Amino acid sequence: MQHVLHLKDASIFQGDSLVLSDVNVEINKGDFVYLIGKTGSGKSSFMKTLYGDLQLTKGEGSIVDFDLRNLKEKDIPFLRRKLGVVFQDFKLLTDRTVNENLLFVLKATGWKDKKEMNTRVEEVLDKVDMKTKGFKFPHELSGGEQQRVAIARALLNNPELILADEPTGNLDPQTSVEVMEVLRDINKNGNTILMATHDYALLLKYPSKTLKCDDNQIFEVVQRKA
Ligand SMILES: Nc1ncnc2c1ncn2[C@@H]1O[C@H](COP(=O)(O)OP(=O)(O)OP(=O)(O)O)[C@@H](O)[C@H]1O
Repeated sequence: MQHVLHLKDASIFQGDSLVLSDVNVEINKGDFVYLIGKTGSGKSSFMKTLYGDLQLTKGEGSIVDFDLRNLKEKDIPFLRRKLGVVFQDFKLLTDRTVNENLLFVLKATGWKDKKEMNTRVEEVLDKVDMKTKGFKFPHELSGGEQQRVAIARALLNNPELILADEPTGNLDPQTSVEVMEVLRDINKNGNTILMATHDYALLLKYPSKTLKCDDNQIFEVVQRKA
């Protein structure tokens, strides 16, 4: 099995306070993994550590071949290129269209050929069923459509791992299911996904490997079939 993420005896701190300790987590290529836990239990801190927003200061950690203990400021853009990150609040640029949002990311990550860039934008929009809406501004889209665009953006550079932090947190139940279907399709096509969520309804509907943050620890939850 090929690891895309491996943490061994890791501790995660916010300043001086310990958020998670003895973290031992492995995610393999092709997995779909949920991360659950109460507010304040450390899900976001865990995610931030993985995309280089929070330094790992204790234990071992590697993600898509980057060593989290020895991650330098200059490595972070390269790490982010191998990850696709999706947030609760979409984080689209409001002053430009969907196409321009995606082209902006391609440009920032070193793409040069205009034709190739346009083709890639079409491809990722197609994957989230938003191909006909590239000319729209974010405010002209529903929340679910904006999140699908954010997922398309995360896919642009063929990430080895997608980190989704509460991707359905701002969406109604029906729209959450639609966004979840998109994430599952992407997973079926080979993308590895780690998704932090509060949404137990989604977990029940789409059971998958689940990690839980509780009491400063992360452990795997064994799901029982009803
Ligand atoms: N920037 C920060 N500086 C100091 N402490 C922080 C910071 N961010 C979070 N914390 C603390 O770290 C702990 C874990 O918070 P974290 O945001 O990781 O939890 P969470 O499980 O993601 O919660 P939520 O579901 O509300 O996002 C909390 O006690 C929180 O107060």
